[in-house]
Amino acid sequence: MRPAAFLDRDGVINLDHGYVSRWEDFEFVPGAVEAMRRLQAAGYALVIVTNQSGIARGYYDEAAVLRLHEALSVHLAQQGVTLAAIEYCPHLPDGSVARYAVECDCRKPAPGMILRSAAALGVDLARSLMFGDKPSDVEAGTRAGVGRCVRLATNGNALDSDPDIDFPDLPRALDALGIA
Ligand SMILES: O=P(O)(O)OC[C@@H](O)[C@H]1O[C@@H](OP(=O)(O)O)[C@@H](O)[C@@H](O)[C@@H]1O
Ligand SMILES: [Mg+2]
Ligand SMILES: [Zn+2]
Repeated sequence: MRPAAFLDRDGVINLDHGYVSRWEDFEFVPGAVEAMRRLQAAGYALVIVTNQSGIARGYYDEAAVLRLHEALSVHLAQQGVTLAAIEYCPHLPDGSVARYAVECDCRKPAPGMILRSAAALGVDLARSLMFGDKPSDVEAGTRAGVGRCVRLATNGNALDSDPDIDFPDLPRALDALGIA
C-alpha cells in the first residue's frame, strides 16, 4: 500500500475566488504545482478532495465540474504531475437543487471522499498527508485516519498558533515535513 497526499482544491491548489467552476477562472496558488511534483517524487499518490456545494446551490452543474477537472488534469500532466483521483462532493443539505440537497458522508468535514478513494487506490492512510485551508479539511483527514493533517494560510486565512498543523503555504509545509 502506498501513501497519498490528499489535497483540498480551492484555497490550496487554486485561489478560492468563490465557487470557481470554469478553467478560465482557475488561478493556481503560486508554488502549488511544483509542490505537487515534490509530493509525487516522494512517492505520494495525489488525490484532490473538494467540496463543490455550488452544484447543490445551482450555481453550476456536475458537467461543469468534470470539464474543469479534465482541463486541470491535462494541464498538470503537461507539467509532469499525474493525479491519482479527483473526488468531489456535490451535496449540501439545504441546497436548492433537490437531488443534491441531502445529508451525505462526503461533504468535508465528513471523511467519505478520503475513505472512498483510499479504498479504491489501496492507500495506507496512516502514512498519508492531508492539506487544506479550512478546519473542516483537517477534521475530514483526522476522521479518516490520515497520519498528518495540515492547514495552509494560502487562502488568506490567519494561521492559528499550532505549529504542528498550520503552515503559510504548501512548499513550506513540505519543507517542515522533510519532503525533498
Ligand atoms: O476548498 P474546496 O473543498 O476545494 O472547495 C470549496 C468551494 O466549493 C467553495 O466552498 C464554499 O463553502 P461551502 O461549500 O459553501 O460551505 C466556500 O468556501 C467557497 O468560497 C468555496 O469556493
Ligand atoms: Mg478549500
Ligand atoms: Zn457529499
